[in-house]
Amino acid sequence: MTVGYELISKDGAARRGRLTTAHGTIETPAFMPVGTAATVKCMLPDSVKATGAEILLGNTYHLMLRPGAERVEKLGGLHRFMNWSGPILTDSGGFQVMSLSKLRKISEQGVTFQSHVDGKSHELTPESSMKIQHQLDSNITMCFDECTPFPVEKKDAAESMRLSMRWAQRSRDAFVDRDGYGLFGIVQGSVFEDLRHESIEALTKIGFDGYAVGGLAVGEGQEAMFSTLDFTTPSMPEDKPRYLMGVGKPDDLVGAVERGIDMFDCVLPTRCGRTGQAFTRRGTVNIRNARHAEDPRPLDPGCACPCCRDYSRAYLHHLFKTGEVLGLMLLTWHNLAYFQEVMAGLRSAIEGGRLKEHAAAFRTEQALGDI
Ligand SMILES: Nc1ccc2nc(N)nc(O)c2c1
Ligand SMILES: [Zn+2]
Repeated sequence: MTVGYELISKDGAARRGRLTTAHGTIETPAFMPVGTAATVKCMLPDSVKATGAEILLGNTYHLMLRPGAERVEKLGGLHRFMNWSGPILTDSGGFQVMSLSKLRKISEQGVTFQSHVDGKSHELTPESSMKIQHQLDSNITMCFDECTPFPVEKKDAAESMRLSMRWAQRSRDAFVDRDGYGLFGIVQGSVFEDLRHESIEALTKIGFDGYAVGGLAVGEGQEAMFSTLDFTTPSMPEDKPRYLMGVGKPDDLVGAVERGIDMFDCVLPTRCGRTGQAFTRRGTVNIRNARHAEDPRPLDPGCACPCCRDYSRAYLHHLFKTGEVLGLMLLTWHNLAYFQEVMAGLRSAIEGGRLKEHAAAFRTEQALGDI
């Protein structure tokens, strides 16, 4: 069996499941911390594990540029290289090429681009992306696709989606099947219902171990994202995991789980942890704000992470005002722990058939705002 998915229980459109890979299982709904350059920034792997995360995300684009997929392979693969023994999912590179590199050229063959690091030119195709993700020893490989930009004319969205579907077939053909390793297709079609359905049909005909919703979290806003999910997830295979790429804030996670999404990845908890923005059950807190300068209380008294357990807001404020690295570490740890707590709450609410009440209570508490 490649990557196995077990649907344990449902609550409306929401699902409680379990993914099994060669490097361990993942309880879903799940949030994947982003480990772009083979590290979850500011965190030791054991600390990431302590937050409750079971699976990490890596990036083909960054790792092919530095240190190179061949080198990671020679050193035993990404798990060994970064000392993460759990499952790893890697994105296929197309999205990052478009958002990071210079002088990109897209053709039927693939994309050519100049590295944002040293300006050297590179090519990514469905075949080379599959090879790189194999060299990294990724448990879940993502198809090579084009993330359709937003806003977009419908005819351009159709053209972009159809290119991604042809690349999905080539990705499937080039993927090396191994027990405990899987390949996920990526649904495109922007915010257009018929295009999303055409994409799902094309991907299910090819057959994948999971299906991602791509082309969202690209500036469309939460309302358009949720309405797109409303007509997309119900048509996705019920017996395979659904992964919403690049999402999101805590309330995005809750709303998307209510709409049938099982997996997420987002840079927010780690990136905001480094800029002093904390996510808490009562909304966000900017620890650099002067109001925290003498506040002896923890960031979130309801949180059991080391940041909230052992340090005051005043101390965190001091660390950020002085640019001390410990501040970045503590707030990153807290944010990741909070995101995992949101997911654990959703998993148990679905199991208990009380997701509606749980989501309502979540939103009420978020709206209270920090005191
Ligand atoms: N918002 C996002 C984030 C990552 C993505 N990665 C791929 N491969 N495709 C997309 O459409 C993405 C969208
Ligand atoms: Zn905390």
